[in-house]
Amino acid sequence: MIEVCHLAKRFRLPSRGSKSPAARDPRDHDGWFHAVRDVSFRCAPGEVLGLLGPNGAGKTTTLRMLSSALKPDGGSIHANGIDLLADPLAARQHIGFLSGSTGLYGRLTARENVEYFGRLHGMQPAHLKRRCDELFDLLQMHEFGNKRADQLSTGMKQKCSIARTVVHEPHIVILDEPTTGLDVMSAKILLDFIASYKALRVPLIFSTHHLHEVEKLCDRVCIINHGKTAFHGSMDELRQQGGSADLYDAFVGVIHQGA
Ligand SMILES: Nc1ncnc2c1ncn2[C@@H]1O[C@H](COP(=O)(O)OP(=O)(O)OP(=O)(O)O)[C@@H](O)[C@H]1O
Repeated sequence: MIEVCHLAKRFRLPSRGSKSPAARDPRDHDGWFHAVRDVSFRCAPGEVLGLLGPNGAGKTTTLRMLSSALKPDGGSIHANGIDLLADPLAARQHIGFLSGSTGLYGRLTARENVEYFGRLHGMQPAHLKRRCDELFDLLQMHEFGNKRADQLSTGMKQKCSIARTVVHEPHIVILDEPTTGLDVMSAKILLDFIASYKALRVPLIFSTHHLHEVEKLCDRVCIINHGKTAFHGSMDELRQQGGSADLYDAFVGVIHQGA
């Protein structure tokens, strides 16, 4: 179980004139930009949680705090009873985090990249080989396993980054826009891969702009708007609060309620 309560993060703004367009954002105060103001949600074992919100809402900033890449200014994050803000090392061990940037080593092959990250997590050679074989099967990566990362297509790089993220069998998986750049077939492989985490009873959180992915996979949804949780609950509750059985209309309804 991962529980996020009242998370907050602000960034120092460069000084600028009062006519700047960014000054109109309600999160802009006294030289600080409050990117995340009050975000709370939870994801239990066996659940997939979808993190939604308009561009700039604060999804990536929130996920970067969960992965310990960014230090929050307020709030708490607990994973399986561990206070991840007090113990960022535990966060790195427990959480597999896919960020927007691939972070692959161009001169290593796809397989070598995944193995390298497994070794960084202290995996023993036989275990690592089994795990890599399993991931290359699940994500259908064998075809390009021996290609250098700098020669991979966008979608191949994305699959490689995902394999790298989960090679050490993390207790919690967090994926920031995982289907970006994937073709229909590759996206299907990835969505099936995400769904498989329910059976493993590993909480999985992913951000996306694709509502059909949310409809297909998610047990729970968190919608962030202007850095605050605008909705957190089940798909049925979202339809109820958004005032429509159609997920797109319900999403728009929730965003308008908070505007
Ligand atoms: N280091 C930073 N310094 C200043 N502002 C930042 C910084 N990082 C993010 N922001 C701002 O915080 C807000 C939230 O950004 P974030 O990347 O979390 O949004 P998002 O919901 O992931 O958006 P998208 O859907 O477009 O990916 C944006 O207005 C962004 O410009």
